Amino acid sequence: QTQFYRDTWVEINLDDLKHNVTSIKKHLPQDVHMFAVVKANAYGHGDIQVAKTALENGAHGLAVAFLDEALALRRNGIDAPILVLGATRPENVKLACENKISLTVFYYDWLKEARKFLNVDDLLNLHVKCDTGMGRIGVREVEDLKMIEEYINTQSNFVFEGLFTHFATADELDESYYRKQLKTFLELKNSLEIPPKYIHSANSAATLRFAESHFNSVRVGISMYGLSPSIEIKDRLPFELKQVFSLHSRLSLVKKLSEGEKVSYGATYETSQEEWIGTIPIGYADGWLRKLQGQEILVNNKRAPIIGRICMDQCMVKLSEEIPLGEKVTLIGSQGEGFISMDEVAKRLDTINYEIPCIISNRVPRIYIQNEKPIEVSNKLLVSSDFL
Ligand SMILES: Cc1ncc(COP(=O)(O)O)c(CNc2conc2O)c1O
Repeated sequence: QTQFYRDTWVEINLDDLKHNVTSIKKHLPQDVHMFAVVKANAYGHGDIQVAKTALENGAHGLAVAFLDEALALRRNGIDAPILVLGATRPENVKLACENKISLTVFYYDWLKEARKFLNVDDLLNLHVKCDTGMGRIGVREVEDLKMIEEYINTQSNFVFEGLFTHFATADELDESYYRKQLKTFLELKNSLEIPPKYIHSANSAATLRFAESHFNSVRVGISMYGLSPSIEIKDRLPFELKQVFSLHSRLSLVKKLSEGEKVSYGATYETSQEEWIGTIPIGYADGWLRKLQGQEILVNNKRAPIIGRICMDQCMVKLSEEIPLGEKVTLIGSQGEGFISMDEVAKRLDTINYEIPCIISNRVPRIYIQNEKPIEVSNKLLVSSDFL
C-alpha cells in the first residue's frame, strides 16, 4: 500500500464515478457503445483506476490522446478496446498492432508511410477522423475520405474500424454550428461504400443533449467525472452528475497575529486586526496556482479565504477562530454542508472546469474511495522510472 508523506491529497470517489457512468449508460440506447475518455491521466483522476471502474460499469472501450497513454493502460492489464484520438508516428504503428490499439488516421500519405513499418500479417485497426468544423485534425472533403477508404480497404494490413468527428460547440445553447457539423459528418459518412464498425461523433455535451449524434458509439469524458461540459448547459442536464474529484490538506501551523503584521512573499498581506492565520502545505507547484489567492476553501465546515501570495509549496488562510493544528481543510469538494465546486475554482482562474483536475500535479497523491473507504493510494513520486 503506497503511502504519502505530506498532508495534501486528492480523493477520487469511485462510487460517484460509478453513478455517473451508469447514469450515462442508462441515458443511451442499449446498442450505443460508451468509450470512456481517460486521456491526460483521466483528466487528472487516474487513468488505470478510472478505466477499470468505467469498464466494470458498462463502458465498452477507452479513448486516449496518444500512443503512450494507450500503452500505459495495456501495461496495467487493461485489454478492452482502446482508441488513440490524436496523431501517431507512422514508424510506431507496429507497437499499436502488437498491443491491439486502434489508431486515428486523418490524411492519406500517413497510410502509405505507416505500411512500410508493418509485416504482411500485421493488422492495424483504424478510425478515420473527419474535421467537420473543429479545425484541428481530420479529413474535410468527401474525395479525400473516399481515397482513404479505398486505400484502407485494398491494403490487407489495415482494418477500417471507425469513422468519427468532434464537435466544437456542442456545449453551447446556440446549436447552429453543431447542426452544421453534424450535417457535414452525415454527408461524409453516407459517401462510404460500407460503414465501419464504429461511427461516433458525440462528446459529453452531445451525448447528453443530442440523441441524433450518438450513432453507435459516444466518447465521454467530462461528464463521467461529474462535471458539466459548460456553465451554460449546467442546469439543463438530463440527470445529476456527481463531482468525483476533491482536494484536501491539513493545517501545518495555526498562529494568532496582531494587527499590522505581514503574510507571505512581497509582504502584500497585512492583518487589519488580531487574526488567526493557518498555513497549508500546498502551493503553485501542485497546481494550486498563484491566481487562486483570495479563493475560499473549507475549514471546520466554514469558508475561509486564501490570503497573501501563494508559494511554491505552501499558502496561508485567514481563519475565523483558532482551529486545532492538523485540522483537515477542503480546497475542492464538500466538507459538512459546504461545497467548493470545480467550476468555482475554474472561474477564479478564468478557465474551464476541465483544466483544474488536469493541473493538480503528480506531486499530489490520488486516494481512491469506494464504499466510503480508502482502497488505494497512487503516489507518482514513489514509482520507479525507466533509464534509457
Ligand atoms: C476527440 C475527443 N473526443 C471526446 C472528448 C471528450 O470530450 P468531453 O470531455 O467534453 O466529454 C474529447 C475531449 N477533448 C478535450 C477536452 O478538453 N480539451 C480537449 O481537447 C476529444 O478531444
